[in-house]
Order: sequence, then C-alpha cells, then structure tokens
Amino acid sequence: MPATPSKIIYTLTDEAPLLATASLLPVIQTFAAPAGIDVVTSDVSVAARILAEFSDRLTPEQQVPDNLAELGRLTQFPDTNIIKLPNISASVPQLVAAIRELQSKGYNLPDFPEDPKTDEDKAVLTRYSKALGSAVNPVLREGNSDRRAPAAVKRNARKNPHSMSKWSPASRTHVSHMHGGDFYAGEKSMTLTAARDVKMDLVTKSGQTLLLKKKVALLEGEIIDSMFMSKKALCKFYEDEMEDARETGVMFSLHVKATMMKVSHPIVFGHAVRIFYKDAFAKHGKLFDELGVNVNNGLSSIYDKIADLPTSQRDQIVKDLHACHEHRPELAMVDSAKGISNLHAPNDVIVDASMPAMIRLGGKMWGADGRPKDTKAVMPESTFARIYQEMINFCKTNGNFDPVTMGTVPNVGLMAQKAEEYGSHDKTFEIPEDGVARIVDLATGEVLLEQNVETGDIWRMCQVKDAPIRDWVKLAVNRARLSGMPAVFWLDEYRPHEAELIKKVKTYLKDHDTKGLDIQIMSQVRAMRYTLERVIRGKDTISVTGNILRDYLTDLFPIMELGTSAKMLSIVPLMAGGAMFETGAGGSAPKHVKQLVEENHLRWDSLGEFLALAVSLEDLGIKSDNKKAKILAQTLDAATGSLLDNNKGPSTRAGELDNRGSHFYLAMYWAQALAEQTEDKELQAHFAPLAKALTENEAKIVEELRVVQGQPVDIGGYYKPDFAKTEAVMRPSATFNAALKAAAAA
Ligand SMILES: NC(=O)C1=CN([C@@H]2O[C@H](COP(=O)(O)OP(=O)(O)OC[C@H]3O[C@@H](n4cnc5c(N)ncnc54)[C@H](OP(=O)(O)O)[C@@H]3O)[C@@H](O)[C@H]2O)C=CC1
Ligand SMILES: O=C(O)CCC(=O)C(=O)O
Ligand SMILES: [Mg+2]
Repeated sequence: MPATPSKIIYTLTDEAPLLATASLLPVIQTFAAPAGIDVVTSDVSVAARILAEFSDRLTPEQQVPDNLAELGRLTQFPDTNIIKLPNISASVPQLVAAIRELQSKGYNLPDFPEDPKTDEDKAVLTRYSKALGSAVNPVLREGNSDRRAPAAVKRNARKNPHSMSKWSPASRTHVSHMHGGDFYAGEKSMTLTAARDVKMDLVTKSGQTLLLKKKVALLEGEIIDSMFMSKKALCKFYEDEMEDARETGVMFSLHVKATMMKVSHPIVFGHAVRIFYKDAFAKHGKLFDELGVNVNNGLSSIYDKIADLPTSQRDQIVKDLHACHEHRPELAMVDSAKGISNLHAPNDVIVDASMPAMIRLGGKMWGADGRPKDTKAVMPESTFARIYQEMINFCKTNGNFDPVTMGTVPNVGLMAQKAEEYGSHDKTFEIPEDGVARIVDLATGEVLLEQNVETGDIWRMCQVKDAPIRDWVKLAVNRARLSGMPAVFWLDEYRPHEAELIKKVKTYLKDHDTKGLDIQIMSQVRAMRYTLERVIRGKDTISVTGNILRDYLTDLFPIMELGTSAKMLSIVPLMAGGAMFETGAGGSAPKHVKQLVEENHLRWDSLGEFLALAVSLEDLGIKSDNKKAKILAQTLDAATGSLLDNNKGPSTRAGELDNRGSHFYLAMYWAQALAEQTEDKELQAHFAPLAKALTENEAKIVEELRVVQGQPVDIGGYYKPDFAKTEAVMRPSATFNAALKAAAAA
C-alpha cells in the first residue's frame, strides 16, 4: 500500500447522475480502498450551493460548506483528482422550484426576488444569482478539454448501432440566423501587448457616463473582444422568421443556451416569446408588468403569475394567448401531450443537445399533434449557427449518418479560465440607453474598444488568456500525435476574435514538433464540410475549437456516432498539474428522474462515470506511483469492455436491466478481472471472494433488481432528495449489498 492515501473527489450533483451515484459510489469505494485510495464526495448540487450561500440563515445542523469554492481552490494543486458529474445549470424557474422545495423542508431561505424593488431584495437576488445558470463548470474548468469516444465504445456502437431516422432531400428543415446586427456582425477584437486594468462604461447620448463594470484585470497577451446584439435587429429577425415559417407552413423552433449564457440568452429567448405573443402583450402588457411577469423565463412565467387572478380574467388572458397562435406558425413542442412548447421555459431546449436530437431525427421536431415535422431551427447568433446548416445540407445530399461506418470526431476545446463567450456573463449588459459602449484603460483613460449601441442591445466583453491558448495548442498537438488523426482548428479568419487566435495558433504550433502531423486551420463551415466528407468515409478527424464549439460539437458528433454524448470520455488536464474527469458531455436528463419516480426504472447510462473513473485511477496511479491504482484502472477498462460486449447497459423500459443492474455487472466483471490478473497478488486475493459471490449470485441479484421495478417510488424530493430513501431505492438488492459489505470488511 502506498505511504500516503491518495484521494479522488467524486462530486454529488443533481437529478439522474445523483441517483446513479447512490448506487455506484459504494461500488467504487469498495474497489478503491484496497489500493489505499479514498473516494470522498463533494456536494455541488444546486440545493447545496443555495444552502452554502445562505448559511447565515440556517441552523448549525442545516449548514452546508461552500464546496464549490473549495473545489475551485483545489484545481490549483498538482495532486488534485476530481470526477465531475453533470449538474443542473439552473434557469430562474428551476432555481425558484429548488428554493421552494428547500423552504418546505424547513430551511429558512428568503423567496427568490423575481422583481426586486428594495435594496434588501437586490442583495438577496445577488446572492441567489451565484447559484444561477452554469455556475459549477466554469469554476472547475481550470484546464482545456479533451473529449473523445474511447475505442471500445466506438467499436460497440458500430456493433450495436442506435436508430437514426432517414433524411429526405426534400426536407424543409433549415437553420435561420441573423445576417446583421448580431454578435458576429459587430465584433471588435484585440490582443493586449501589456497587462492593463480596464473598465466597461457607457457614454449615453444625453452625455452621462454610466459605469457598467468597475474593473477587469487583463494580462499581457490576452485577447479581448467587444460585441453586441442589436435588439432592433433581433426583433425584426424574429418577426420575419415567424412570418416566413407561417407563410411557408413550416414549424418554428428556437434553440439557445440560456443555462450557460445565463445573462444574454434569457433576454434573446424573452424577445422571441414577446414577439410570438405580441397581440396578447399589446392587450395585457401593463397587467403583466404589474404582476411581475418576466418574459425571459418563458410563457411559464405568464401562467405562473396569472394563476391567482379571478377566473374570468385569467381565462380571458389564456384565450388571448391561444388566439395568437392563429397568426403564428406552429411551434415545436417539448411535451406535446402536456401542451408544453419550445417557448414555455428557457431551459427546456438547450442548443447543444436539441440540434443534434433534431438532426438525428431526420431533421424533425415534435409538433403539437405529437408528430415529427420539419422545422425552421432559429438560432439568432450566426457565429456558430452556420455549422448546423452545413450538416443539414450534407444530410440532405448524402442521407443520414450511419453509426456502423462513420468515422469519429474527437474534440480539443479551448476552455480554461473562462475562455471566450462562456466566461462573459459578468461582462454582459443589457444597454439601458443609446450611447457608446466602451472598454477603457483605467490608468490612462485610453479607449481600447468602443461600439455604438442602442437601448436594449446586449453588449459584452469576452476574454481569453494567453496561457490557456498555448496549453490548448499543446493539447491539440499531443492528441494528433497520440491518435494519428489529422487535427483541424475550426477558426474563421473573417471573425476578428478568431483572426487574433489564428495568429497565436500559428506562433505556438512552432513550439512543437509537428513533423508528420496533419494540422490545418479552416473556417467553421469549411471545417465541418471537410470533417463530414471524411466521416462518411469512416475517417477520423480531431476538431480543435473554441469554447462554444467545444460544447456544441461534443454533443453533435457523439449523438450521431453513439446515440448520446453520455458515452464520451471527457478529460480536463488542469493547467496547474491536477486533473478533472468530467462524465460524458451531456447533461442530467431530468426525464430520467421522472421515470424512476413513476416506475422505479433508471435509464441513466453510467458509462461516462465508468470511463472517467478508469482515467482518474490511471492518472492517480501515475502521479502517486501507485501500482495498485494502475491495475484497478486496467481491470476497470476490461470490465467496461465486457459490459459493452455483453450489452449490460441500462435499457429504457421498466422491468429490464437498468442503471443499478449495469452497476452490478460492472462490479462483477471488475472483480473477475482483478481475480484473474496475477500482477498484484494482494488485489487478486482480495477480490477473488467478491468475484465468486457476484458470479454465483448473478441471476439472484438481477432478479432482486428487477422485481422492484414497475411501481412508483418516493425519494423524498427532487432537488434535495432524502438520502436514506434514495439509498433504499437505488440499492434494492440485499445480496449485492451484502457481497460489497463483505468485500469492504475483508
Ligand atoms: N456538464 C454538465 O454539467 C452539463 C449539464 N447540463 C444540464 O443538464 C440538464 C439537461 O440538459 P439537456 O440539454 O436537456 O441535455 P441532456 O444531455 O441532459 O439530455 C439530452 C438527452 O440525452 C440523453 N442522455 C444524456 N445523458 C444520458 C445518460 N447518461 N444516459 C442516458 N441518456 C442520456 C437523454 O436522451 P434519451 O433518454 O432520449 O436517450 C436525454 O434526454 C440541464 O439542467 C443542463 O443545465 C447539460 C449539459 C452539460
Ligand atoms: O455548464 C453547463 O451548463 C453546460 C456545459 C455543457 O453543456 C458542456 O460542457 O458540454
Ligand atoms: Mg454540452
């Protein structure tokens, strides 16, 4: 056993991944302990983050430490090893629901001030805002990202291809984006030749200077951008596209990322709702304002706020909302059975997952009648929308992708230190008055970048530091070398920000031995075309991208290749030397919780967790020279391979093997692999009895896991499920539990 115990930090998050953890973590801890590895948990769920923020209002027993801040601190140490599961990036309606649940459980939390008037309200809002949107990932992502489908996973997908709907050349589905007035159109960018502190302000037409951001400290070599989206142009765009969809009889859908882009995209979403329902807003707008309707939270906000009105008044509003549909195109639905449309809530349709799902379905989304239909996929910001149109064009010409033959597209993503748009939330503003938006040097008063903006425009500054760019280039070269695949930097020389990046990429590539490597730089649209031409010929191509495309492409290609991004390996080598292993690239799939509660079947596939754990153990083995950890990693890989070969992943139907059953099989194959290896006799002897117990009791355990299914279960909450109840539901096999307990005690 190594002298110092090594530590893996396993995050507790939300929804399906949290439920899966209740079953998987005891397995992981049982296997890691004999190698001297402590697997400790860190709760970063939205509930825990809310409670940590309001510790001052809670009893000592209720208080929760600020785990996220602690994890953020740990990212700066070389021996840090974190396994990060997907977590909720909460929209306002989700945050409000989480707060209500916690209040009902006796936590003395203030209500969420949706319409803050007093200073006290504003202070509460500021505190809650820390738990809003994507709040976890940006803190932990102190490194760039390496996401790929491991060979065994890709092989398995080829052997057991998921369904892909056919694409018709006559499909009317297309992407609509702005052609002017969006962030792309008016971007300005520069690379700093020296460190500077800057402020962001607005010189209004009336001559006032409004300070928007007091100070941003910039480093030498950092690239900064200033860009804005014109409200007028956006609203005209929506009006035109809605009218076009209505006239041509194609469905309308909106695809944004309001969870991650938590300041800009709720506004972009809100304008679509207001315009779609403009007649109702014309009639009831004043009342909506009085009631505190926030259109950025979707149509659900209207329904929520009118709930307590007298019935006749409420019915009239609902009638007027419905009447709007007569002059508008059909809307894509999120849940056609319940009448929940694409404009209902900003977190229901999240672009990275929603566009691939549509493309996989032959370019269709669900209509109100529950039938799949062609759609106008509206993505206002043109910067990255064009890649989807390129893929759609490709599918119309070449038909749907074939998971059996298609190549793979791993990604190396520029992500570290809040790179680019995904780090811009605290520098994003809805402009209160016409004027000039400026980025100004605090010491000299020099105006670095400025833009003419109008009331309601969304203006933002993005940053990307030099060190992350160097690290990203290095990671790309490493991956190209190790995989033997060509690597393509998806960079558009006509976009000012990317023109700056291209200069750096060309410079930093010279720091590496690139002999024999195929490394190219292409605009996004060309890169997509080039990659797809290779994909259908079964050839693999690494995409090297900025932060947004990292997110989009690591759902897009995996969903085509593997049916879900949950099967991806997702590694973040932290720049300070530690490592974070994210599980999959997908989210927390809320509908999985619903199925568990209704029929006690959890369809969540933990393959991402298995893959992350193997690389985490391997990393720990190498860094702390822990041979046992290395053997655990190798045998876990073998176990995952057996699980895939024998099709022991979870099914989607109650009564069949689910998430818990797949954990049992992983444990059985892992114990068998350890019992079979001879490199480490201690581990062999330790795991032989467990392998025997699980192998002999396979049928019994699988049956114990099956019989509980088909009934509703209670886990005592959604955002903060009851620990004991969840454990009881997620660990129903007495035989499996006893075998693990015996192994842990041995
Ligand atoms: N890294 C992170 O922390 C991320 C968090 N999120 C968060 O997740 C939530 C939902 O986001 P959304 O965009 O809808 O995306 P999801 O990736 O959660 O869901 C899309 C669909 O992918 C499939 N899927 C995803 N993961 C798995 C899995 N492990 N096993 C089986 N199927 C899976 C499911 O489809 P089906 O069941 O039909 O096969 C699911 O409905 C939001 O709260 C969002 O903020 C989103 C992305 C990343
Ligand atoms: O942090 C988030 O909200 C989502 C992140 C995400 O989608 C991704 O990294 O793939
Ligand atoms: Mg994503």
